[in-house]
Amino acid sequence: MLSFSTSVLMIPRKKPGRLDDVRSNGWLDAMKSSSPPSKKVQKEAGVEDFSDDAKCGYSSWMFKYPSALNSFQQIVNHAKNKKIVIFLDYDGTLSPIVDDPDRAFISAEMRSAVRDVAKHFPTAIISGRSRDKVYQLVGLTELYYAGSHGMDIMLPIRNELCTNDSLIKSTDQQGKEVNLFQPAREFLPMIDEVFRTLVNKTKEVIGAKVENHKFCASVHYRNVDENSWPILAQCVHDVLKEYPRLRQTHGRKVLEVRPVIDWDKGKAVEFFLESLGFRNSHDVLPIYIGDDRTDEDAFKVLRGRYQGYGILVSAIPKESNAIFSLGDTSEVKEFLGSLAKTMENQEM
Ligand SMILES: O=P(O)(O)OC[C@H]1O[C@H](O[C@H]2O[C@H](CO)[C@@H](O)[C@H](O)[C@H]2O)[C@H](O)[C@@H](O)[C@@H]1O
Repeated sequence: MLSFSTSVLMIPRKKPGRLDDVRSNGWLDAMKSSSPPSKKVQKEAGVEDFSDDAKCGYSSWMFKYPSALNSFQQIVNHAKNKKIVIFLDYDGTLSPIVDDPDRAFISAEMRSAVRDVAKHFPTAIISGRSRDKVYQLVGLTELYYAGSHGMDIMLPIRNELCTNDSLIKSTDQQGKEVNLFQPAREFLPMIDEVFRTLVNKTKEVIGAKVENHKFCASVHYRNVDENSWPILAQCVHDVLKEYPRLRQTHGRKVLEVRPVIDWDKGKAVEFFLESLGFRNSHDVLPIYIGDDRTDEDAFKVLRGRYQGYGILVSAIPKESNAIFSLGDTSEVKEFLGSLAKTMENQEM
């Protein structure tokens, strides 16, 4: 039986009031550093002509987080006699970062690489988007899906899980009976309300976009002029003052608004592993691939279990709890393709 419970996070609140709140509380600095350029953008801008110091920094970073492609054989050797479970983030991992979140499509080749890997290993997508949206984008019925940063998990019905009262029976897109685990369910009306308030309060900020992800909401500033970032951040900050049970975290050029519960992508990974029967198993090798700050929670969990590998997708050096790295989504595709091919060869 699953043994998961959620608790409320204790987050110290600053006194409300001053207009320069977002400058003093570090939001603006976090916003500025929130999304490194992709390899392609760096190349176009000529940033790849690194200085000797930068080159040296990059090589020492690669030494700390070696390429999962170069370390592929080591990963495969370690996986011998173990059950691999694959966890994948969506944006920046399966689809490249683009200006319009509604146009972040997965390529046919990437979809087929994910499909191939899922033929051999249980594979779950854990996204900040709503579960319905990420399912619609990925479009593969054979995967497990968790939306809203892991706060909305869909699982097939298994008898041993049915006794848990935190699971809700529902049906999937094909009408099959499934279980849902939604630790932030009570926040549904609140997120809906805050979403509408955020849309209204940010409507004057050109380029701002608010998304409703059911158990969390996102305020995008990728297309907002940098001079207007303080105004946008202040809008979000002011709205959140009215919602002490919601908190704000940073993603790639996006402010994420979510419930103050102790649940994140790391907890979702543990939940999936337990649901799949690997609670205390030494024979499981979870591999989590992600690019964002929210994925760090999952990398931390794998490090803490001394089990499996976190793989950070990044073209530039950044500190991480991951073990390995991949440069961009095309390297993710190559890695998944190699895993599937290795399994096919072994099965022949
Ligand atoms: O956990 P993820 O699946 O990585 O989702 C995180 C956020 O991804 C999306 O935003 C990011 O990708 C957009 C499309 O490339 C980009 O325009 C945006 O700047 C990025 O932050 C999604 O729209 C967010 O709601 C997710 O929270």
